[in-house]
Amino acid sequence: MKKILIIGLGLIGGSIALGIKRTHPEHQIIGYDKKDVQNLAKTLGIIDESIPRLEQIQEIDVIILAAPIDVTLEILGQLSQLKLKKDVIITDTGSTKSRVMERAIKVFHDKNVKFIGGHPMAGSHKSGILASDVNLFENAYYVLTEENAELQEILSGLHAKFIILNPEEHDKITGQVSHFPHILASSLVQQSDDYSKEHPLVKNLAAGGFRDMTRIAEADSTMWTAVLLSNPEPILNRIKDFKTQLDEISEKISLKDEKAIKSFFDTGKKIRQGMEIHKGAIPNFYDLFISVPDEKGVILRVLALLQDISITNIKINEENREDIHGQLQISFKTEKDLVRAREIIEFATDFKVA
Ligand SMILES: NC(=O)C1=CN([C@@H]2O[C@H](COP(=O)(O)OP(=O)(O)OC[C@H]3O[C@@H](n4cnc5c(N)ncnc54)[C@H](O)[C@@H]3O)[C@@H](O)[C@H]2O)C=CC1
Ligand SMILES: O=C(O)C(=O)Cc1ccc(O)cc1
Repeated sequence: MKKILIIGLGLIGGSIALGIKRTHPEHQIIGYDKKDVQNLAKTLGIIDESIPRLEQIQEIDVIILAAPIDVTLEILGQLSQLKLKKDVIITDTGSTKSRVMERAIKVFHDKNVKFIGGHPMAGSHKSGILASDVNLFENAYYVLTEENAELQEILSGLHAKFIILNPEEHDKITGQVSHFPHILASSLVQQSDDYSKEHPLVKNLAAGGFRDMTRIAEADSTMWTAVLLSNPEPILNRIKDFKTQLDEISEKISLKDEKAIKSFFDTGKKIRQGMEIHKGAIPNFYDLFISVPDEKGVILRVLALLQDISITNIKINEENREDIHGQLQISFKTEKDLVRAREIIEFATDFKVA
């Protein structure tokens, strides 16, 4: 039995706790967060115990930091002042790694601490303990700054794929494919909002493409502020590069260069189709969108048709125009389930699916 302390019991801390317990029910999970969050986590059975303050942790074998990056940086300093168990393993989950590693090396250099930077490459725009999910990291990459058999075994119940990366490379990559997209998503909704003042129908006509591009604009602002402030160089570099990309496509449009515009879209399509996200490496987003008529019992009918398939989430996307069908968004764990569900709905109904 190991004693594992999780600091920050939100989406990531809660999901990691559930994942550890799945394979290692013998480990004791101790949580530290605000009092009400700790109480909720305990009531939900996500943690076994909590501690009122960050002290008397000399019995703890593994400490997992799952708080926003700025808080993580501060807590590393606090931990270094405390009496810790000899050879304690400390890891974090922050979305950026260079600043965290610099701080950890600085504060623990003369201590018997094994610090391993970590970043599970899955999550959601949702936050907080209530959003935790034992399957959140299923098949997702989990970046570690170095191999550590003990830590990887403790986290084996997350069913993630560990990958070793140095902090600088990690921050450049995630700057491109995670941090920068969050900036784009938020910019896009704000640009649309400004434009809707002149053109009020903008918000009504936003369709699936807009929704897919902007889901992450709903992510937590505290967390993302800390992410951007801890990875400024790579992100500013990506913004600069993107401005050039926009200038290039602007030029093609101005020149009415049909061939170049078509090639622009063909290239993007081909690249995306070759990416792992397209092959189903990223969990949680096997979504089927079904246009259903506004009729009594229609949702139950769809669910009855899909009763043999494991559904992870159901959302009813309300439409505000009476003449249009509502959209049922059903999420599946695997691409196979999604394909089967689509076949069943298409065979048994005349509802449009996408
Ligand atoms: N949200 C996501 O999709 C992902 C987030 N991450 C990283 O994981 C970390 C946690 O993110 P989430 O779980 O999404 O955030 P969250 O907002 O769901 O949870 C953070 C928790 O930390 C707690 N907290 C804040 N200050 C604290 C303090 N001084 N002491 C103890 N607890 C404190 C908050 O009360 C909250 O419960 C962040 O560093 C983030 O960059 C990593 C992968 C995915
Ligand atoms: O919501 C999404 O799709 C995400 O992109 C989740 C996410 C957020 C932050 C990370 O550091 C890693 C993954």
